[in-house]
Amino acid sequence: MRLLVTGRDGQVAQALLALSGSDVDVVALGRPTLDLTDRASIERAIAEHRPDVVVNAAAYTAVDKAESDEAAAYAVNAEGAGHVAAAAAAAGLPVVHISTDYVFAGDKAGPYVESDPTGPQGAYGRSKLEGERLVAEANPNHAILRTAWVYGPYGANFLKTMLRLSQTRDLLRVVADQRGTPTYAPDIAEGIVAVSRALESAPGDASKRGVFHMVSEGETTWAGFAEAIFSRLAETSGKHVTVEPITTADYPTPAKRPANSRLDTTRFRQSFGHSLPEWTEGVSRCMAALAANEAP
Ligand SMILES: NC(=O)C1=CN([C@@H]2O[C@H](COP(=O)(O)OP(=O)(O)OC[C@H]3O[C@@H](n4cnc5c(N)ncnc54)[C@H](O)[C@@H]3O)[C@@H](O)[C@H]2O)C=CC1
Repeated sequence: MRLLVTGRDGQVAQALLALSGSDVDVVALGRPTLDLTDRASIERAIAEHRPDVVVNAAAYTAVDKAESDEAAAYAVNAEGAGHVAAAAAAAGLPVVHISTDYVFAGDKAGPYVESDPTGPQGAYGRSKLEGERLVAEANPNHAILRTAWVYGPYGANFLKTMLRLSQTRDLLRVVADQRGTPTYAPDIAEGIVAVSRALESAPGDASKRGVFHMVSEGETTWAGFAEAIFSRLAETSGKHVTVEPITTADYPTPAKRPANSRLDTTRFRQSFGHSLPEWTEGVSRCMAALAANEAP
């Protein structure tokens, strides 16, 4: 099976590339070769590489910047996602599209299921929600995977920021009133491969089409995530960092974040017979990979 993946240098795209081998062949392309805002560039890439499934892992992911740059976020996350889905549909191919917990308002008491009403709190979430709509409209043969709190050995993310700050600080103040699930990019990549196989092998199976919540198992807060990182750091390096829990109000950002980002993964697990490991396992594996210098 060959996957054509957009957004080559992203966390998820890099994790997919790392899986490329004998049973899955991953071609990842980024700008300028493949630009989401240029549908012809996507069509050319499909014609050249002849994938079995197209995976849209590219996105405008600067959540705060999107507040003052909504048109750019919309061009990539909404219209661009629609172009990827339409180009795949024109070639008769399924599309796997990655979306986000930020499509929700975050005011539900429990974990969100796929059919819960959306209510994005900011420009990024609005652009991603519109992307979901345009993908579904352009290509009925789609799986939209909403994930959350992505981190991994590649690219910039919360875990790497915490490790960087730990080099100069013994105490860090971290938000403790947003709940969600840190999700390890290599686990997302495995999930995408499982979904891609299912789309390829079960054409027309409606139970494997539509929107799915795909995050690691378990839940925590950003402060809990930081504590897990620092407890492993203490084990391996002896360095101790204290996490001081703060509230969202103590740490103002241009974009409002959902207080509850928890996603119920039942539909994903039942439809694909696949689940992502506990979030704490990903933290250990990521830190081991970084320590072994497996990634930049
Ligand atoms: N990072 C996170 O915490 C979360 C990410 N997601 C979603 O997961 C997916 C993957 O995210 P990450 O790998 O973390 O993102 P990332 O920011 O690491 O990578 C995104 C890639 O898309 C590329 N890109 C941006 N505009 C483009 C365009 N016009 N054409 C082609 N490529 C373009 C960027 O250059 C970058 O390489 C995205 O759909 C994102 O919205 C969902 C929930 C949380």
